[in-house]
Amino acid sequence: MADLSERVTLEQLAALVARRATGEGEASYTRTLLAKGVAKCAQKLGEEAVETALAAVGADTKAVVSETADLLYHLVVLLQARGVPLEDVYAELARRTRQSGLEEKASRPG
Ligand SMILES: N=c1c2ncn([C@@H]3O[C@H](COP(=O)(O)OP(=O)(O)OP(=O)(O)O)[C@@H](O)[C@H]3O)c2ncn1[C@@H]1O[C@H](COP(=O)(O)O)[C@@H](O)[C@H]1O
Repeated sequence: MADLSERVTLEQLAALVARRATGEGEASYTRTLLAKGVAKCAQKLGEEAVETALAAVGADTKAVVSETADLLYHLVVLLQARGVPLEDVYAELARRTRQSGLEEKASRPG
């Protein structure tokens, strides 16, 4: 089990990504990726999602953890690129907890 005393929450990661987006100075992978635009960030998210899915059906549990960390990071970067606050996603998740998954699915358009 990991040491949770040094855990990084998605909120902390989003705040760090936001700082990197506006910051100057030292080299930053985050800033370089954001500078390439939403489409590049979306492409990276898609790649990491596929890599996570492939890891999940493999035998290496550490790879699942590592790929999931990559996926969450790139999701946070994409939200930053699109200007969507993490809080809006949390609010949507909270709204959905008030109904069953089947009810939520039925309420979707299309
Ligand atoms: N969590 C992450 C994180 N996860 C993955 N990555 C990077 O995401 C990249 C994705 O892996 P790939 O194999 O696709 O990399 P690549 O081929 O070099 O990527 P591209 O050239 O295609 O963009 C790697 O370079 C990883 O280092 C991350 N980069 C940054 N963070 C966090 O963001 C913080 C700020 O990082 P900087 O912006 O670099 O200061 C860090 O302290 C971390 O907390």
